[in-house]
Amino acid sequence: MKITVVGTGYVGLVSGTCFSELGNEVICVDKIEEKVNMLKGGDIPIYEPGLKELVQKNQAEGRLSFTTDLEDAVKKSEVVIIAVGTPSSESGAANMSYVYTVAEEVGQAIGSDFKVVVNKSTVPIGTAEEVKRIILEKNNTADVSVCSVPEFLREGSAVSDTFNPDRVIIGTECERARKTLIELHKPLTDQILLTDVRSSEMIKYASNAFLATKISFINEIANICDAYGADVVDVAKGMGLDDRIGPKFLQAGLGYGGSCFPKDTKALIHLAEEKAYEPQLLYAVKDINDRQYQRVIHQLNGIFGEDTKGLKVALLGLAFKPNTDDMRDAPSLKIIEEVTELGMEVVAYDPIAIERTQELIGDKINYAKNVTETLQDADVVILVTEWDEFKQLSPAAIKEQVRRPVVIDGRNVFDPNQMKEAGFIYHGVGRQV
Ligand SMILES: NC(=O)C1=CN([C@@H]2O[C@H](COP(=O)(O)OP(=O)(O)OC[C@H]3O[C@@H](n4cnc5c(N)ncnc54)[C@H](O)[C@@H]3O)[C@@H](O)[C@H]2O)C=CC1
Ligand SMILES: O=C(O)[C@H]1O[C@H](OP(=O)(O)OP(=O)(O)OC[C@H]2O[C@@H](n3ccc(=O)[nH]c3=O)[C@H](O)[C@@H]2O)[C@H](O)[C@@H](O)[C@@H]1O
Repeated sequence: MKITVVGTGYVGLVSGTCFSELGNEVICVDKIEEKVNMLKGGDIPIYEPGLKELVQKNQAEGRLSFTTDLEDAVKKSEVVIIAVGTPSSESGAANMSYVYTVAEEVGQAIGSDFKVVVNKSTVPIGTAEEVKRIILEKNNTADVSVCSVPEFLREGSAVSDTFNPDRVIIGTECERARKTLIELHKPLTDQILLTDVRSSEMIKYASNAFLATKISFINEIANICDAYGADVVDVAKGMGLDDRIGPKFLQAGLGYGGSCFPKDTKALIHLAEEKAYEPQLLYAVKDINDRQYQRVIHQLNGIFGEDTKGLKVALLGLAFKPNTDDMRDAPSLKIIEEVTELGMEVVAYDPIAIERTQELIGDKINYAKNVTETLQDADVVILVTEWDEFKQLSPAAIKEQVRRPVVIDGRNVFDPNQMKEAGFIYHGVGRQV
């Protein structure tokens, strides 16, 4: 099959490469020339395990190419996949300008042969209809079906998620398009749900909002555990043994970050409010998340009193989660903002996200080259991202470097008892020492 993928972010690049690996001819389009040149040269603009090798292999085998020329790519393709960003606008609604610009450009290029246009970006309910309207406004002879096939990959495991999806959702009202999209996705899974376009668009928002709800739920339970001397890790384990609940997404921490949960919960809230419905559960999910990082500040105040000025903070981890260099809505940024405002000095380390952080906040903090350098003479260690490298640290190794044995473990990585035995003041999230 001949496919154009518009947008070479996580979703466009990973899904385009995956469809190419399955034997399709894929042209990936991006408007940023620098990005396209980088990709043509076999380099990738994001950190994603396994992706670079796959891009290079498919390029070498001649099925995967990169261009800025959307018109030419669309003309050559039967399927056009839209995978551009839908970031939050100030109101919380999804900013649809990138998707609609692509719709206009596709409309100008589409000609009269039948084409399937697929929304893979996470978009408000009703978007496929609007994209079709825009395309037809540009070319009223276009023979086009606009469908919804939402993406469920996670950063850091995007390649394996794409090759082994739990399910593929195909939202379409057109039989011809349905056949084409089933054929395209069949090699990936038997678990294909066929539905109408609006339900498909909603499935994506509902799935992300549900996962965000699980996280805010366990964070709320952790905060109550703190007050009553229960241990949230055991609580989550005990809950997860019930098949109906399941063990996943019950890790208490500093709240969800990243490019999707924060923006998608806000967008769903906005969609509900637009129809005069007040989504009380989603308000609470967002509210708990907005506040969760502040527990670090309360713990600092609890340990050091109001006298935090000049304290040296060793910050372990910057990325919003391990195995990515993505800093979008990372809890580390909010923590840095507050602790520097309180006059503390921050030395931070992350295995791969330092460059991205520097682009965002420059020299507001100091950056270390490794863990040992980060810990040196620290008054307090704050663990923000649960990289494997940090999990392997022993209390003795930390104690050797720091000035004061104080650890605030924002991801419950360390064993509280070991920490206590080693003489640390230790605070996890909903954990008892
Ligand atoms: N990042 C993730 O893990 C996931 C993202 N999604 C959704 O997928 C969508 C894309 O997300 P990301 O890949 O993270 O986006 P991104 O923002 O990283 O990349 C989007 C790309 O589209 C390009 N672009 C924008 N307008 C264009 C145009 N007119 N022509 C050509 N290229 C254009 C940009 O230059 C950029 O390279 C969003 O709606 C997101 O919510 C869904 C599942 C997972
Ligand atoms: O729509 C999207 O973009 C994607 O959003 C998430 O993927 P991602 O943001 O890459 O990362 P997750 O692994 O889901 O983690 C999100 C955030 O939740 C936090 N989290 C996750 C799980 C948990 O138990 N506790 C917890 O605090 C992580 O630390 C991270 O900050 C979803 O998992 C994907 O299915 C979805 O496709």
